[in-house]
Amino acid sequence: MSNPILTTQNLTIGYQTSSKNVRCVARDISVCLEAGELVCLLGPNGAGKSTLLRSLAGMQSPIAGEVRLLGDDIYKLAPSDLAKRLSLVLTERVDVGMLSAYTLVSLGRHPYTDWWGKLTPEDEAIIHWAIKSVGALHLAARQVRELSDGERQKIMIARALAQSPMVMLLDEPTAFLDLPRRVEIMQLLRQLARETQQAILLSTHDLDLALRLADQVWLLTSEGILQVGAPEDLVLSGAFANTFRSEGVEFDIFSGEFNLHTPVRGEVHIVEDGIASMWTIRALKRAGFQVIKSKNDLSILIELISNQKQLLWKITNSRSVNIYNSLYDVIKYLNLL
Ligand SMILES: Nc1ncnc2c1ncn2[C@@H]1O[C@H](COP(=O)(O)OP(=O)(O)OP(=O)(O)O)[C@@H](O)[C@H]1O
Repeated sequence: MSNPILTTQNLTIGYQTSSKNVRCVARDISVCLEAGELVCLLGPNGAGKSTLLRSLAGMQSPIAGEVRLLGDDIYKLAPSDLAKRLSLVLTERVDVGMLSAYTLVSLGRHPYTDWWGKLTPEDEAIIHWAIKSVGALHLAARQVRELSDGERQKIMIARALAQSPMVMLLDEPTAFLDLPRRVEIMQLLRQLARETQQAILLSTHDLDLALRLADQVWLLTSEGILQVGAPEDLVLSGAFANTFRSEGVEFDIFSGEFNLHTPVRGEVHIVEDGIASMWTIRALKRAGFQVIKSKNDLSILIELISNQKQLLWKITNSRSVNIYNSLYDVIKYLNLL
């Protein structure tokens, strides 16, 4: 059953660049964020992802149209009411001085505390739960300025969680993180969306992770059009390939990966199956060879020979047979043919 939390109607976003001129970034956006869903906002550099997030967070007035949070016009909500319903996590490193991670997370309770910022036992329990939810209890006493990017990102997410919002917006939460940390943060956000029934929208350049984890993708094109659907819908419609098509790079609908256009240097046949063969095929493709999984005596044939000690590649062509013990040497040899 649909449970919309945040909706937009004919939203047009952009900037007033002078008293007469407006720079329109994206137009006519009518979408909704549902409870319990993780939505990834994708698009090329400069498409308008941050502008859209700021507009949805009520930080930037739209050029036209409206944003409603549980039915209320977001731009008319009192700041404290807005803060109880929506939290925004930005990527920029903010200087938080000597704050401990716990104190930073506790600031998320600000909309609920009294004038003095006194925390009740209930506030303390929520702060503890938020830190535990992101797996950061061991970081609670540490100074934020001493944390790594990934650790700090978890604390920023915990702060947003402590706000007990219904919607969480995150601008590139995985920027600057290594691959395992990016996967961890994305999985964490998906799990949080499920468990807390919050709607979570994040912008990212991690196309592969978004394809694997998002319930819905919002794809913002360079022309300012927002296309919405399950990740696979956007792949099948060609929207994904069209949006990210650029010189030298192409989205491969079969593998779901981006491939570099490499001029074809020749054809190679391979007969083995399995993991070593799969990585051999990748190496050959990277080097510009077209790989065919069958035997052909007239062309170059690669066979994998594995024993308990090592893996060998046997290359047979019309003139010679050579054996190598690394893919690096295989490619070097093929490049000379
Ligand atoms: N304050 C501003 N005034 C005028 N134009 C702006 C302003 N901030 C951003 N823009 C322009 O709006 C467009 C969208 O920028 P935005 O930062 O939202 O893109 P983005 O999709 O988040 O990009 P990236 O992936 O590179 O972070 C860009 O053309 C940018 O130059």
